[in-house]
Amino acid sequence: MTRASTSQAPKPNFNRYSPPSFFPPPFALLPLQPPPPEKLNLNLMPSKRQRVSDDDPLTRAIAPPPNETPAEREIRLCAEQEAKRISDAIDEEINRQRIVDKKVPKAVKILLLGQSESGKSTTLKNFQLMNSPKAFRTERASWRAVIQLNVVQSVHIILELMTKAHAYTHPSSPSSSHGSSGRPQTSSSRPSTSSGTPKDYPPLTPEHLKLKMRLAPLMQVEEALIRKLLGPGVGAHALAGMMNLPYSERMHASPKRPEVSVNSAGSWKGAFSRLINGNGRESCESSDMIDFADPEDPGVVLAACADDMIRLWADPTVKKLLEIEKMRPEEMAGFFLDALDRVTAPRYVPTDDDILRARLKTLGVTEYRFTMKSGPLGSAMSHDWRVFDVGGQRSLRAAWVPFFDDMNAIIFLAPISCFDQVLQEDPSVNRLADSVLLWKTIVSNPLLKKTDLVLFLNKCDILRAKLNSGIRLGDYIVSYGSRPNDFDCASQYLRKKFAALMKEHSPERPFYCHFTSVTDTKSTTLILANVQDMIVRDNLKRSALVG
Ligand SMILES: Nc1nc2c(ncn2[C@@H]2O[C@H](COP(=O)(O)OP(=O)(O)OP(=O)(O)O)[C@@H](O)[C@H]2O)c(=O)[nH]1
Ligand SMILES: [Mg+2]
Repeated sequence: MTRASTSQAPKPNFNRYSPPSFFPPPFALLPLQPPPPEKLNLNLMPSKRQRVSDDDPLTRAIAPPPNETPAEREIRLCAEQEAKRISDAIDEEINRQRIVDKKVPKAVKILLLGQSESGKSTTLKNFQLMNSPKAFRTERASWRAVIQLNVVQSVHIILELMTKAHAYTHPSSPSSSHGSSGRPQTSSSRPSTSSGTPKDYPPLTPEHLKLKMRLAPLMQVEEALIRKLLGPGVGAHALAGMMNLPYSERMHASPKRPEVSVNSAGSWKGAFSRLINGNGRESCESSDMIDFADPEDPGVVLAACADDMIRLWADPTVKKLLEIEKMRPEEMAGFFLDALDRVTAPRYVPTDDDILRARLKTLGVTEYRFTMKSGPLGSAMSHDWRVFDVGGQRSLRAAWVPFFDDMNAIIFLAPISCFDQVLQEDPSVNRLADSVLLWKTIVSNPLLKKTDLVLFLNKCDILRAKLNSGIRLGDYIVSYGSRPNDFDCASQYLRKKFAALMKEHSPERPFYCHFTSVTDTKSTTLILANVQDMIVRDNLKRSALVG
């Protein structure tokens, strides 16, 4: 195209439609400098190139009308100028927005993953406690109800065990045909041994049977709490399923055992506040909202049964039965039997630690948002954070995938204390083996290639206690062999196993790993702050590479 033709033909305004800068517009290929004089075509005859250009339908479409008058030309040029002014203004706005977007970055998103009971919701509670302690504490009334349910269910597990023992030691006794507190048991549900040796069961005394009877009112408390948790729509069948179970199914995590769970998107917390106080004052501390004088408050029955529950938990026969059955309630989720005098006190209000120890299974997805006034490392990009908590049971894991392509980081929780436990949903699968396999799936998932992965080897407090009590890791993990059965050796061994999977399936990624006990808020706060710093640092690095 000659310079003459360039200056005469009105230039189409591509600006408005120019694609983003990483796709250069076609005219960017034109030389920025004028061509050297010897290459200028001063010929009046149109060149071959010009002819091609004139034949071009676009050039023809935007060319001025052949017999344009000077007045028409004036109007046309004015219109073109106006169009260009508008287009430039739009460009300017787009660029301004781009700069603003760069300054106010997207929220940083963290997804919590891991098998059921690995500690995801407990980690979320730590985030809440760190960033919105006031809001966290207004939920105390709701958590009080969950803790009461945890207490009642632990007691029922023991009562069921006593029923089982009594059925063996007194096969013809009428009381042996009933479950704890009058719960009916069919002959077919007559207990079978899972791990114990029933012939060694110590006999129950009449005092034990009286104790059982006195604890019968706890049945109603359990039912009332479950009903309230699950909401008004809970059917009698579902309720019966959660309550009328032989103890072994509760304790040994039978697939038939439906644990009380809530869809986190639901408003169970609100339901409990209303149950307890009914005054709807949402803004004040929920400890103020608990109507301790309400005769319907489950705390009334719990307080009345407190001494008997304490007696039950301290009873040597009960301890012996638990030992024979290899049952360790203290390692169970939602264990409060060591704090009965406190949590059954008439004016009990849960502490932060109690709330972290409370167990309520997650069904749906919980999103927690918070804003940090000054981000880690003084970075502006960390102002808005979102943490997602999902259900970890096998049947719920398919719901994780839609989150994968949009996360900055995943915190994967692997409870390393559970080497001697099986999955609740599939008793043929060892929990530690399930965690290892899940970790392998996550590290090798192509959708997560650019996502930071942080491994929490969790429940270290329980692992330490288990090993100290003489339970041998080598009895469950053959490759551990005869290494020392202490915490340092065991935890390092397991860390290496997880690290090796990362190295094998995603060698380019750094291995971020922490030993955690997420029920310990002090240490967890430090670790989470550290993780947040790491995520911000990695994101800054990435955006520097992209920019
Ligand atoms: N002692 C101890 N208990 C823990 C630890 N982490 C979690 N727990 C307890 O284990 C139970 C289960 O923890 P959750 O956070 O509810 O588990 P989750 O991963 O959310 O489980 P799902 O909702 O079923 O997927 C709760 O009672 C916690 O208090 C830990 O490090 N040490
Ligand atoms: Mg959960």
